[in-house]
Amino acid sequence: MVQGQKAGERIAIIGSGGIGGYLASQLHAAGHDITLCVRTPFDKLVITEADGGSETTVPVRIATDPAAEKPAKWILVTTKAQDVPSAAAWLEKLAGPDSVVVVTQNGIEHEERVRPFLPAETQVLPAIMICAVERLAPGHILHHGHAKISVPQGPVGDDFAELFAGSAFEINGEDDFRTVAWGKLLTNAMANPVTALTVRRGAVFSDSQVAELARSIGREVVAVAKAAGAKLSDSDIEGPLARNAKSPNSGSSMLYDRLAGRPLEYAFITGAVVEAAERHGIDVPVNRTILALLKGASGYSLDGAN
Ligand SMILES: NC(=O)C1=CN([C@@H]2O[C@H](COP(=O)(O)OP(=O)(O)OC[C@H]3O[C@@H](n4cnc5c(N)ncnc54)[C@H](OP(=O)(O)O)[C@@H]3O)[C@@H](O)[C@H]2O)C=CC1
Ligand SMILES: CC(C)(CO)C(=O)C(=O)O
Repeated sequence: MVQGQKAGERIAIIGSGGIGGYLASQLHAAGHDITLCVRTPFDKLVITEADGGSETTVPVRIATDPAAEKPAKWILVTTKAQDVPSAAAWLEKLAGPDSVVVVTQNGIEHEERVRPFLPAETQVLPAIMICAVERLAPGHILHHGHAKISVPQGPVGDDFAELFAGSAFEINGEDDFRTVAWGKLLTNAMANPVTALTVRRGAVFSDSQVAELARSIGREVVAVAKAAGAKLSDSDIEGPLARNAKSPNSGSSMLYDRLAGRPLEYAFITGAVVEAAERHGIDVPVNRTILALLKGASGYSLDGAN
């Protein structure tokens, strides 16, 4: 095991799905002491690599009772964005004045989601994940590919990057984090709803009409992103579309929730675009339509009984 300069840090990860489980495995590989704060308990954390099929069991501590926890230096919030309020009891016990809370979720406005649950002195670091992972069962994560994280440039981001020395993750400190976050939202606003609503993986983007619908979504997101100060243009739409089509077996976090009948993260993906569009006086009819469909589908199983 190669250890980073900061090996041995105590890190608490709230949420043990695709992102939480994979981050736990890589931070463990970097030599840290990991506590996974879970909602649904399980016996062991197992990571399967889609490329090659290797399977690794990761020895992490699994915590189920917030009341039993002490403050941690690093706290990674890896729940779906709408589940942050339900994690308040974890944040209350884990976050102290010296803690850094890293919000590793999709969307924008990461700090606003956690700030109401934290002491004023606690620092918050937003993190954009380029990492495709799927929770197959509690504690069993399939890594489809990619391991990159973008954070705002600065000393806290540098400290965070050091944690990952010796892991598979590449951490980038961004001087224009707003553009990076909107760029990821552009990807998500196209990929997540289309896969969740069609109940298909990346292969669905090889259909030219589906790809054209995704472009219509994307053009609206770019218009809103520009009004919000992000440096995106319509030329940024084709890259993510092509990557989706080239990963026919990789889905999206929203598709996996749809398959399992769980609530969808629509308010923080398409909803975030529609809200920002309203603030800037931009009409986004395609995204408004998609938002209504996602709301209707959210939390319903596919067995036709509801
Ligand atoms: N999957 C992916 O490829 C990517 C996902 N993202 C983003 O990362 C975030 C996480 O996504 P993902 O990992 O896929 O989501 P998952 O649904 O796989 O995992 C979320 C986890 O959070 C847990 N959780 C929810 N509420 C609580 C709580 N109160 N206390 C403790 N645990 C809780 C869930 O528990 P339970 O097991 O009980 O459901 C689940 O294990 C999202 O914002 C997503 O958009 C970003 C890039 C890629
Ligand atoms: C990019 C993508 C679609 C896969 O990593 C993602 O961010 C998600 O599944 O939410």
